[in-house]
Amino acid sequence: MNALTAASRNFKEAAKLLGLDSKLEKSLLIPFREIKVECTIPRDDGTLASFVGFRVQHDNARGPMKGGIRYHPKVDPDEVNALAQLMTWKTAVANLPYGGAKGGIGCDPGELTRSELERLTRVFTQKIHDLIGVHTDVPAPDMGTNSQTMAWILDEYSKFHGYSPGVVTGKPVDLGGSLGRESATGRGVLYATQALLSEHGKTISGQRFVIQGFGNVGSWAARLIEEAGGRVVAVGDITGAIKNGGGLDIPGLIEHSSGRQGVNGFQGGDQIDPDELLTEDCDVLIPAALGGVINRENAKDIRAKFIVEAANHPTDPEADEILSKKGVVVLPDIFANSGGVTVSYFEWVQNIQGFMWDEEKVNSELRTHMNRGFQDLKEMCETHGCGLRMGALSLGVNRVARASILRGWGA
Ligand SMILES: NC(=O)C1=CN([C@@H]2O[C@H](COP(=O)(O)OP(=O)(O)OC[C@H]3O[C@@H](n4cnc5c(N)ncnc54)[C@H](OP(=O)(O)O)[C@@H]3O)[C@@H](O)[C@H]2O)C=CC1
Ligand SMILES: O=C(O)CCC(=O)C(=O)O
Repeated sequence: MNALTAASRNFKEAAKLLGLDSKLEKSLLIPFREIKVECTIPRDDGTLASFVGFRVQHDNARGPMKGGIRYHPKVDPDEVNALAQLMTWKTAVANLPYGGAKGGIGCDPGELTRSELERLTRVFTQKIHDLIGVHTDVPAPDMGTNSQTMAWILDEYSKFHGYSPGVVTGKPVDLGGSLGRESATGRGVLYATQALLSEHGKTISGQRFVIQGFGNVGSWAARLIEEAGGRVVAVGDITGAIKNGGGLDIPGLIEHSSGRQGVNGFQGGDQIDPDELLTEDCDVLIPAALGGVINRENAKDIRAKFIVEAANHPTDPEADEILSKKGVVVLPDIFANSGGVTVSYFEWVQNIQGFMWDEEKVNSELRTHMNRGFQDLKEMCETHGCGLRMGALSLGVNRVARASILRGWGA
């Protein structure tokens, strides 16, 4: 199912649960602004290459819009729109003073050299600099982008507006980035998983985990889960998938997969078909790569008892129904991966205050936020007698609706 159709279908169900006025419902669904820009750069060999970049600013009722920028060949306007919408509900679930946005450029970052990526990022920033800002819209990394990408955006933006570290988060610590931001999404996934398992009388220790995606989020989640006593029995990325029932050596796998090598060829396990990774036997499945990977084709074959959505929209609504009938508990993306944007908020606060926190404070505030978010989510599920996805969505949508009404934008 198309990402936007899926996100809108879930939103409408939450709006119905909350009894939202139909005009407010419509205004919450339509994005505040959609930006599409052409980015042409010279390649290193002197030829020209053109790319299309997007930034969808979905909603700003609760504060400046916030969300990552993705570099991936499959970036398309509908998906960016869906991801921007999810950011609005996610920042509200985490109770951060932000709205939601998302951006992306349709490109394969693995095919571009570092200097080509820098030129592309700078051209994209030139085209959108008037529409982002510390108090309007604050980008961050997502798939295919990282702290270096944020450093280039910061530098290009600052040429037009003066030095502005708070215009992006997830930047290098040397440029005002926060300690703990790089690991934050994976760490938030750990805290969210601990909260969920504890509800079911379990701990991380002794559980078997399968993780799809071994980039920033997947590798940090794997590392922290292993440190907490979990057994990561299979991992996959674009290059392949690897399995070891006794538990993979995660530091070894991180070392092996660094650079552009990926997990393929790692000797500490058996290679498996990446298409079978999601249906491997395990206790907790963590999708941490693309959207839409759990769908009506494979949902019936999932063997995990719990799914913790580190990726954005990995499960489409048809799969949700199948999983719910099977008794699989799905912890939804807008809560499970909110550790990233939460520490982005801490970074932005530090930039505005001009005062840096130590990493212990960042991690302990993150744990407090994740635990509070889980309690809020549970209360919403109890109030509405619904599952975790509807609980999270109705929590987020309700907070945004209340802010919209208070600002005089709704009935
Ligand atoms: N970064 C953040 O702070 C946040 C990220 N997220 C979400 O988490 C997910 C991962 O993001 P992030 O870790 O930052 O991105 P990265 O680019 O760092 O890593 C993405 C990973 O997914 C793998 N991958 C790509 N395509 C496939 C595929 N078809 N099958 C299997 N694996 C694949 C990549 O493999 P390879 O490297 O070999 O290409 C890589 O291991 C995304 O959905 C993102 O939106 C959510 C919240 C915050
Ligand atoms: O850190 C941020 O601002 C946003 C991260 C992001 O894009 C996401 O949570 O999906």
